[in-house]
Amino acid sequence: MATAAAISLSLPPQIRRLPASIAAPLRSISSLHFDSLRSNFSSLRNPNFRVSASSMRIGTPEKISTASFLDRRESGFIHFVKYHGLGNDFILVDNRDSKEPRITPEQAVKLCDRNFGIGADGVIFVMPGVNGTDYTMRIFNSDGSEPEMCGNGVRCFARFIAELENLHGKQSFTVHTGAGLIVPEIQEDGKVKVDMGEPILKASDVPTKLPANKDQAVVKSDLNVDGVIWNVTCVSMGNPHCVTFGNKENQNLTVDELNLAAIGPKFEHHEMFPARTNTEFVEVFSHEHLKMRVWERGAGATLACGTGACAVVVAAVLEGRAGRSCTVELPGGPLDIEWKEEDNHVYMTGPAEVVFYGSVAV
Ligand SMILES: N[C@@H](CCC[C@H](N)C(=O)O)C(=O)O
Repeated sequence: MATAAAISLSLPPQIRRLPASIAAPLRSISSLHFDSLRSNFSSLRNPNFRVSASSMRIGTPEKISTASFLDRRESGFIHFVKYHGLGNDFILVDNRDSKEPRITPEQAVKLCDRNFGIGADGVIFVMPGVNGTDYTMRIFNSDGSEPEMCGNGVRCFARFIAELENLHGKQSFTVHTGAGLIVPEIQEDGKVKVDMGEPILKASDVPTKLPANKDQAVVKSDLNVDGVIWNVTCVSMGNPHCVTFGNKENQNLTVDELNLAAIGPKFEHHEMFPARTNTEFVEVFSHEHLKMRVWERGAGATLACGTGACAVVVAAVLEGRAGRSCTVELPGGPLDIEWKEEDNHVYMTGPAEVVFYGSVAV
């Protein structure tokens, strides 16, 4: 990986014209090489090009050359596209030519760094499919660990595929993940609906060491975190989630009041979660409307978590707090989640947007 001193940085004119508050942090991204962007930004045709999760648009590109940008294969460089799903942001890497990720977990940590790298919650690789699936998705968290699945990430993955390949009108494909088969479908409005499969509730499979109290599941159980007794329901969407609506002192959370940075890590590393855990803190507005904040395993506080939103609706149904179809409000925006009775699958619908294109020296 190139060091900060060895990097050249050239921002596209659109970014140079941005207000100082936005342009300055972008200029300080020291490990990027933006030479290709200078020539390519003006010719990108992606109508969703944005510099942040905000609605500010900084260019409506004209002639397309996205594909040629992504096709470039100079040695020593990896070309990437940064996407976000409700502010949960990822570096997407075209890895279709190899079964091994093109960057290591250690490199991923550096690339995800928000001061000395590109800045992201994770790095996602588009890889060849296995067992008859169209593609394989692998992901490294910003701490370099490898989770089984990522809900917001798989929506970004779907939009990235649509940029990389001529899908000939096909809007849905099969993706092999550590959580099994996942099926995203790009809708006409650009949002992505994902069949996230069945939730896993058996305690030992989540995994949690908390004793099962409802069938084989852990539902509204006591979890002692530094002397505070939280009521938790444990759900795996391929990756582990601990969902809480309150504790003994405060049965109904007001999630904006939580000091997430202080309590999140205590859940993540709690001895009851042998594979660590993602934790969702939830406020119930109605049977169809929930609000959550998340502390992610390996990434900390993020603006959204797709698998987390799915786990929240499953937990809310199990605890009798909500119906099977809910809007889940996250700091980065809303997700529509449905846990279908017919097939026991969870369906998630939400956006995925390009943030910027770049190249990085490795
Ligand atoms: N943000 C993701 C989840 C990413 C993986 C998670 N940090 C883990 O380690 O399980 C999502 O949208 O689902």
